[in-house]
Amino acid sequence: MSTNYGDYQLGIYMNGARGVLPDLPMSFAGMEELAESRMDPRILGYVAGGAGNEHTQRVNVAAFERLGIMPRMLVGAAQRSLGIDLLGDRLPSPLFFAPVGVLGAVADDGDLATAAASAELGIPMVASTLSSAPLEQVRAAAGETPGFFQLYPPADRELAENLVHRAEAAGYSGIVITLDTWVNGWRPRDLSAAYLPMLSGQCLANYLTDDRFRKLLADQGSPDPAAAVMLWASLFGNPTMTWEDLEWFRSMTSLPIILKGICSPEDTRRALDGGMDGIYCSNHGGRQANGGIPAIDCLPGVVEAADGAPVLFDSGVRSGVDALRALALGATAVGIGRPYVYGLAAGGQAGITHVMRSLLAEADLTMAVNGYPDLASLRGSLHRL
Ligand SMILES: Cc1cc2nc3c(=O)[nH]c(=O)nc-3n(C[C@H](O)[C@H](O)[C@H](O)COP(=O)(O)O)c2cc1C
Ligand SMILES: O=C(O)C(=O)c1ccccc1
Repeated sequence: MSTNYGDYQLGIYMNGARGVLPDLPMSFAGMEELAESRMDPRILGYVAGGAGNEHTQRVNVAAFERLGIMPRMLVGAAQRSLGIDLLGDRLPSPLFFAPVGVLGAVADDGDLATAAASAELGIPMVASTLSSAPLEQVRAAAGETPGFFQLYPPADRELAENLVHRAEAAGYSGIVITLDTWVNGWRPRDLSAAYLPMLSGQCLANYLTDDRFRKLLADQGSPDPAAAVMLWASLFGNPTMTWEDLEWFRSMTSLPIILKGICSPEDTRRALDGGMDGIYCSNHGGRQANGGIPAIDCLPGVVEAADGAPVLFDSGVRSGVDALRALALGATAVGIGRPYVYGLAAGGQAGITHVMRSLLAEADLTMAVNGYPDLASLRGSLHRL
């Protein structure tokens, strides 16, 4: 694929000149609406919903609108580079697929469709622990594009270590450990539907294919699907984890480790002092705790405390301009969450690639208009409105 991402725009206009209109929406709102019409209501509630009255989720998005990019003229930004270096990999763009645990419930083979889009676009996927295809298959479907494995560290250490070692053997470039979901947040939409996909046995492929999990299941004496779900529920959360466990994380793998769910400068320093390789600034899209701080407002403090270490960011990115705003604040790479899930629901793999290409085209064209030839030049370009 060309990395002149803005060319996606020209292709659409050229099609229009032949009377062919885009078959998928061109805006986040349009894609969300189409996805809503095509999704099972319970899955939709799970994907779209968040914690409490979803205030944090809304301000995550709204906070971006307070950040304006200063236009600079006559810079000669005829060619733009959106490429980045991330933990040893050179990537053509600064976007990545944030880990999403219900892709297989959104569409058949949703995890594999996302991995195939990752292969097609060269955009890394952070593969969730909670997938419908085992992590080895997800990795294989992503082809040459590097990717990360997201770990929800289970309470059973041997199971956690197995998952990490499987990810190493499968060829992932690093491990993202999510820290903000050792308990499920208070989610009124899911509670009203009394629905959590994993409790219906969905997205547990990594557990069901794991020797340690299978042994624990067999030891219980009744290895039926209901027992597997109960065992998963008993192991999923790891409430006793503390900063002391960074040593254990570090001992599990020589792959880079990135901690997801960090919002404060103090936690950033502590993670890096404890030998972690990167920080993933995120509030889980407002799904876990309401009454929070817009994630984008936490980013500058995290970037400063990271002192040059890679900082991944997600939560509320809805456009290519939002991605530029996060990059201008110092993010190394920007995670896309709900927008690609809606692309998957609306149009499968083609829906995902359309969403990602649209985001990249908007980012590229906005850099062209505003006179920023590369991502480094964006630093310091923001004005608070
Ligand atoms: C349906 C859904 C499932 C998710 N599952 C996971 C997961 O398995 N692991 C994880 O670390 N984060 C998970 N997340 C959080 C995302 O990685 C990301 O932080 C969030 O979607 C960012 O917010 P945004 O989509 O509003 O931009 C999930 C998010 C959604 C919407
Ligand atoms: O829905 C989520 O965002 C998520 O990551 C999760 C994972 C396990 C249990 C509950 C929520």
